Amino acid sequence: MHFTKMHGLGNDYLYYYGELKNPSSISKRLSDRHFGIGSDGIITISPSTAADFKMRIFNADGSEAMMCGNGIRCVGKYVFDKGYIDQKKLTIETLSGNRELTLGTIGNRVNEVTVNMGKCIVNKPVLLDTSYGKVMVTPVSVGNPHAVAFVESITDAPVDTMGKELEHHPYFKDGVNAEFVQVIDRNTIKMRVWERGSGITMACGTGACASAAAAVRADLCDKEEEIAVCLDGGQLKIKVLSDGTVMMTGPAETICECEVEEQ
Ligand SMILES: N[C@H](CCC[C@H](N)C(=O)O)C(=O)O
Repeated sequence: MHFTKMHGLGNDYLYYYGELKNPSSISKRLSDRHFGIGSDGIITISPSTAADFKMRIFNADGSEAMMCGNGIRCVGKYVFDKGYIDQKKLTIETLSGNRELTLGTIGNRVNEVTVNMGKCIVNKPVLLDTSYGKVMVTPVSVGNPHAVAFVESITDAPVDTMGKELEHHPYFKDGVNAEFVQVIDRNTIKMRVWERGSGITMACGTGACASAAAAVRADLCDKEEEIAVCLDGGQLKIKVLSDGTVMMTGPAETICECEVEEQ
């Protein structure tokens, strides 16, 4: 089986063109950073009758997610760089609906992608009982579920322990991606993430959109203005429009091609 390893700000996935018979078990096996290739999961790309291409994303634990922001930027790069398309505007079918991409290139290679991530649904903040006491989070849907917690200091946030606890909190019946956000100013936030099914990752595109949308709803950041979301792996540019639509711009990089033994 042939995979292409790519990443968006260090959020790395293995990309496969076609449908896999058992994507969940393959994702679990290959994501292992010692007994596999090592990644945050796998993403499959295939033809679509509803869009230019279709993508599916599987976390490192094998669970399937509805959407992946860093991943969809790499899908745009994959299909353009490998010559499946030559236009720079395309749509990708996901379990959360179709998403529109605009590709930025250097020469004949994609280096940056802007994605219309659709409307983020920002719910009222909730106070959750945790082993740390009561924790206020803002539930946000970006097609996949997020819990955004605003903190004084991102460096002190217990992302590994509290993130894991929030992922499995009974309030979130399907689990949740947990973001810890420190607001720097009205156009800059810092965010670290514990991802459902993958643990701490270097970046999370949907999580960055959820964090910016929650900050705008809390009147901590400005809508219709570019918000720099600073992550462990680098920076994403997010814009939250007045109608709730969220635009995301960020890099996409190819690391290597991999041939994998079938099991
Ligand atoms: N890393 C991805 C999010 C994966 C979401 C997945 N962990 C889930 O179960 O929803 C991103 O860049 O948006």
